[in-house]
This record gives sequence, structure tokens and C-alpha cells, in this order.
Amino acid sequence: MKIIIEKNYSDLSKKAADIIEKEIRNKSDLILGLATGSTPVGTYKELIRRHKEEGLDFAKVTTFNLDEYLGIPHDHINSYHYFMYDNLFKHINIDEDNINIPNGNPENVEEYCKSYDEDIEKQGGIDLQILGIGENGHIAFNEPDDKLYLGTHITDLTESTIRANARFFDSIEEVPKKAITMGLGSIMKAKKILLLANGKSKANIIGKLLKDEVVSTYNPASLLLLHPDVTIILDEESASEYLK
Ligand SMILES: N[C@@H]1[C@@H](O)[C@H](O)[C@@H](COP(=O)(O)O)O[C@@H]1O
Repeated sequence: MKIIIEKNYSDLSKKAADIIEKEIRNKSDLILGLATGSTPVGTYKELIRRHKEEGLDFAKVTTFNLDEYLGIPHDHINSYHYFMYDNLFKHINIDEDNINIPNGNPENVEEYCKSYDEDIEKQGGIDLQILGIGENGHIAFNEPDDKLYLGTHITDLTESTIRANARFFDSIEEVPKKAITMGLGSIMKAKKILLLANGKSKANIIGKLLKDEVVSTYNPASLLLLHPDVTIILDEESASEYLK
């Protein structure tokens, strides 16, 4: 695991954009796994700037998003669909046909989950997967539990995640209790993984992940310790427990 510690969120975002840009310039039809949450917003802003000012070209890039709330309409301001268009897709030259975001209202859940994984496989798997991390170690919406799923599936959100995500909603009652998420299988099959974490609220889980060196389903992010090509970019705040 390569660990990069940047001074602040702005530097972290630029560093992450450097890595993504390099991959796109090396392979114009990159298969890029994308995350939501507040962490990658600065990286997406920087990618938009590089597209507008420096010609970074997304025309052939294909994206797969990690997750979506269950039962939320596409155009709901808190849906991950809305988030991705608002924070990235509508500002770059990506082909709409190349955007994949889990459907939060699938007709046949089992078939839909299977087809999402098959679509990733058909593209040859994810080249570069961007990840955030939950305060409880969740990755996408793979929550701490006694078992973790390999494939895309429906999951219950934990109290901790519902509380953490309530900041985006008018009230905690409005946060959906279930989500559709890629499993650890497709994530771990990604050729490269880029995990981003910033701020004090992530210091404990990052310290635990990097210092304990223990793999546990109760810390889903710990599975990344088994992956051969993970880069983790931290700011000084999120790195504080790790550096103690
Ligand atoms: N499902 C998302 C994750 O993909 C994200 O990584 C995490 C951290 O979010 P944030 O970046 O806002 O801290 O929480 C959300 O619940």
C-alpha cells in the first residue's frame, strides 16, 4: 500500500487528480470506478478544471459508480445520480452511454445486481477505482458485518452511516435505510485502487487500518490490505492517528 500524506484537502485533491489524469492519458478508454460522498468532490472539481483548461478528454472513458440509495428517484437532490451529474458528469465531455450508476429502483433486484457485475466484467474490469471510506470502515456501502458480499447487492445501512450521511438531508429521518452497492468482489478486482480520506473524523479508522494490519469483515476497508496496487492519499488531519 502506497501512502501519500498531503498538507490539506486542496493538495490531496490535486494529487488524486494527477493520478487519475495520468491513467486517462495512458489509456483514453479507461474504465474508471467512481465514488460519491464529500471526499472526492475536490478531486472532481480539479478534473473539471483540467478538462476545461487543459483539454483532459473523457470522450472514451467509461465509469461505474459504487452505489446508490435504494428507493430514491434518480432526480432527487440527494440521489447519487444527481450528485454525480452535478459534481462531475455535466461539466465534462463524457459520453452518457458510458456512465453506469446503480439503479436505486430496480424492477428485479437479483437480475439487476447480476447484470451490473456482468457489465463491469464485459468491459474487462475496472482499471482504476476511486474510494472514500466511512468512519466505521465502510467501503461503498459495504458495512461492517460478520460477512461481506462479493457481488452487487442490497444492503441495510448502519446507524453510524445513517448519522454520518444525515448532513446531506434535511433531517435524519429522510436518510434512506437501504442502498444498492457494488460488493467487495468487483472492488478488489480493480487493477488499481485509489483511496482518499481527509479530515479529523477519518483519523481513527485510518489509524486502525494502517497500524493494526488486521483483515476483518468488521472493517471492510481492511480487505484493501490484501490488494496488490492500492494508493491511499491522506491529509494531515486524517493521518494524525496513523502518525502518532
Ligand atoms: N457510500 C458512501 C461511500 O462511498 C463514501 O466513501 C463514504 C464516505 O463519505 P464522505 O466522503 O462524505 O466522508 O460514505 C458514503 O456513505
